Amino acid sequence: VDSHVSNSELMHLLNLQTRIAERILKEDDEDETGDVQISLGTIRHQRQRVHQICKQFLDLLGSYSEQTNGSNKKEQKERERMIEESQSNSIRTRGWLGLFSNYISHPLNLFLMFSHWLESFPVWRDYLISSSNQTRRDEITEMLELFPTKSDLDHFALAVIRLQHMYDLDAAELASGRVQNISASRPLTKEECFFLADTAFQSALKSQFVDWYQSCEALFVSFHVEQRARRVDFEEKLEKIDSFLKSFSRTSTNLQRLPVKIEDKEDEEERSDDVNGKRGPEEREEDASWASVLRQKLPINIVHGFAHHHELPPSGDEVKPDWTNSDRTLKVFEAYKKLCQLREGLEFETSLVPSTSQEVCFFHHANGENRDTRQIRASAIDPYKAEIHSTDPLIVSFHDVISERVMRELILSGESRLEKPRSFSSLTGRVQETASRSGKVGFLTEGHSEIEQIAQAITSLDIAHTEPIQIVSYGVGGHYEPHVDYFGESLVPSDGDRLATLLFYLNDVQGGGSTVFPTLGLAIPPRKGSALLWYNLYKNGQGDPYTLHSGCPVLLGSKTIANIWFRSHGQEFRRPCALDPEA
Ligand SMILES: O=C(O)CCC(=O)C(=O)O
Ligand SMILES: [Fe+2]
Repeated sequence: VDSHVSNSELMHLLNLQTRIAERILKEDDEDETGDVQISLGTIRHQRQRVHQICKQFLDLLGSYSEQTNGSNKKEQKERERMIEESQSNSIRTRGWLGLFSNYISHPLNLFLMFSHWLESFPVWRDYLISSSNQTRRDEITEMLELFPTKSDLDHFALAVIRLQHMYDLDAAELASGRVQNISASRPLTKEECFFLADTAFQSALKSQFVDWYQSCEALFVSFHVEQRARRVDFEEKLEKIDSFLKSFSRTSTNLQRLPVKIEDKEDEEERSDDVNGKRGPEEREEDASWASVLRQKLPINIVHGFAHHHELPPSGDEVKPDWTNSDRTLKVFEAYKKLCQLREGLEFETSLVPSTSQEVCFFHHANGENRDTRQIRASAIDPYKAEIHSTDPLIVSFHDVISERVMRELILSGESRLEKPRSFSSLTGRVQETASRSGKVGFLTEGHSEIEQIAQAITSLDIAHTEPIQIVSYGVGGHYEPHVDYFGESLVPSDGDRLATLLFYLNDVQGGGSTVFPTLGLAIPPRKGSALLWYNLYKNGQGDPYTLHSGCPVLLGSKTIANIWFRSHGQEFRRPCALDPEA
């Protein structure tokens, strides 16, 4: 069987394996400095997958070397040498502590890594399967299940496009492998470049699409046939985007239904040819469900509205901005984007910001003056450094409130429970996965007494009336689009609505990842050990739509937070808290 494996083919396999191994960390990589950022959920998940793949690869190679006994001596020796070298490489690379987490903190690397795999592996897969016996074939088939698929690649490509869109990144810069002057493992190939152009196309992101195409063209050394074909393709797609955008703005009164996958919708083109734009009631009906179906599979919900579709206060409210319904979501999205960019040092001027936001720092003594001394001793970090961002609604940061050890414990206990997030969709009336957020979430059903104590101390609210602590872990590109945390009148559960949100930042994020309040013009950069508190409800218990907020996409690194939601029932005598000037 093995005489079919030529040395050069084996070499290729070994190279591939070595490259995979290079991406691998040893299993338990929590270092002594207490920085557990590198072992966060999504990251760990990817790494474990890579690790498993690599291990199986090594086993496979080992058995190849056994099987070659008896074949040509010289060839046999050469193979053994290569396998040995590859294994020692892999052991060495496993020792490169932090390498893998560092590697995937760059938004381009995962895309590049998966792209490489998808390109190189099929040749080997077919070969291995055709040249093996049944047992080996079963093993290989099992192994193949772990291997990256096209949807992995789509996922990471989309993350790149989302970042490009949100942070106005330059495609040429990205094509050279750089984000904020930090280089990925290599520049993009021409094919990868066009892949990203197509991803932008499918999300109807016209300017990103054009930007990519022009950058991709620069990768052709000279004008030749392929380039000409690409040009034609580009122009056709550009036309599709244009006609789609035109038909879209004609058929929709607001922009909530913007981007779609263009390619899948042949009939969409027919519709756009309907110059008169006349529609019977039936067609409208169809149009609406068509839009809702597309919204489900929408990769980037550019302006798709809020998680619960709450209306902002009616116009005429003099303190608050006065937006007409039709461009409200667009404006919110623009503010969201600009606020996210603040952290990256980009200039920001907005007329959306009401003058209520202010920043004041002071020391906040937990539980006012009435605390008893035992409690003070129990809490070494009292008084807390507080920073008021807004008084209406009340939004406050508390700095350095949580210790390294507690952060580590929270991250570790969250890790094993992380799942894809699901939110309530007012479109379907169900709790479901959604494109409006990415990352992973997990609930700590057994609680954590230390963080609960801290939470109670800084909020003066009753920790007995909270939801289980929620851990959220975002990798690069991970985000949460504008939404409100409260359920709202029609959906209030029996234990009351979400009175207050307390959000702990469990690690420092290299780039992006701010928590922003688009209608307040407020951006809070993530800061390890800090907590952000805000009240979601007016004093009459109704939801305050100005608490609309989002988690900006992580540009570099990763972001893990812990959320505690205080329910309104049981807090009757505790709110307003000591920070409220009207208390
Ligand atoms: O990630 C963030 O900064 C915000 C998270 C958030 O809003 C939520 O989990 O409800
Ligand atoms: Fe939220």
